[in-house]
Amino acid sequence: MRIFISTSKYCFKYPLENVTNGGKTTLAKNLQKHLPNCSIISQDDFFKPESEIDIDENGFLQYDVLEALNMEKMMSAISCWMENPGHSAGPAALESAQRVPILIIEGFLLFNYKPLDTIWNRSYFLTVPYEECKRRRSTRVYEPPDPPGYFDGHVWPMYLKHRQEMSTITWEIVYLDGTRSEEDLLSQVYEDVKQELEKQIAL
Ligand SMILES: Nc1ncnc2c1ncn2[C@@H]1O[C@H](COP(=O)(O)OP(=O)(O)OP(=O)(O)O)[C@@H](O)[C@H]1O
Ligand SMILES: NC(=O)c1ccc[n+]([C@@H]2O[C@H](CO)[C@@H](O)[C@H]2O)c1
Repeated sequence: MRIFISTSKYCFKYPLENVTNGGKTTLAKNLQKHLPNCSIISQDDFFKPESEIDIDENGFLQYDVLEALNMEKMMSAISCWMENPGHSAGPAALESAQRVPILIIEGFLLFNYKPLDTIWNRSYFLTVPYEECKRRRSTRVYEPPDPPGYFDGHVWPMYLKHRQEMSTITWEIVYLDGTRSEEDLLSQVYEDVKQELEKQIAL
């Protein structure tokens, strides 16, 4: 997850990322309930249609790679928000930290996409161990649904590859333990965002 707090002076953007089923959508929505002028852009809304997804030699659709996503379209959505951040924030609203527009970008492949590198206030990465991730994934139904062997044959290996690529990142990422309760995760990130907001407002 990445969070971006916005407008020319007060710009707050927060990316939130994790392994699949780490709980980023849940956390982003919980945060939105507590941040009065907060928008969310979800990377999952930018998957290409199935007909454009590559298939590997095992017959697995290659969904867990950047090429499966229309990232240009996602960048346009981010630019659009930045040009007109939040919906109700006029100049007076910016005097109150409560009304500062905030953008959360949540996705499973954000940190190795170069055009997104520079624009964030805070970056978060939710981690969940293999067994728990596999268990949570087995309770979900995607469209198309995961075929047998998909988690071990595609999803997890792609996640490990992505984590490997992240080892070259130089900016700070806050790692969050995705096995903690929803409430614990919310309160940790909410406090962090509040502090960042206060810092920015004081500048
Ligand atoms: N803190 C938590 N503890 C236990 N289960 C959780 C927690 N947060 C989310 N979940 C559960 O894990 C599953 C995935 O949650 P969520 O959709 O938020 O994850 P995601 O990372 O956005 O998944 P996706 O890979 O589909 O993008 C859901 O069934 C959700 O109820
Ligand atoms: N949203 C989709 O079109 C789609 C289709 C098939 C699989 N997925 C999965 O979504 C996860 C990210 O949230 C990835 O692990 C994809 O495998 C999404």
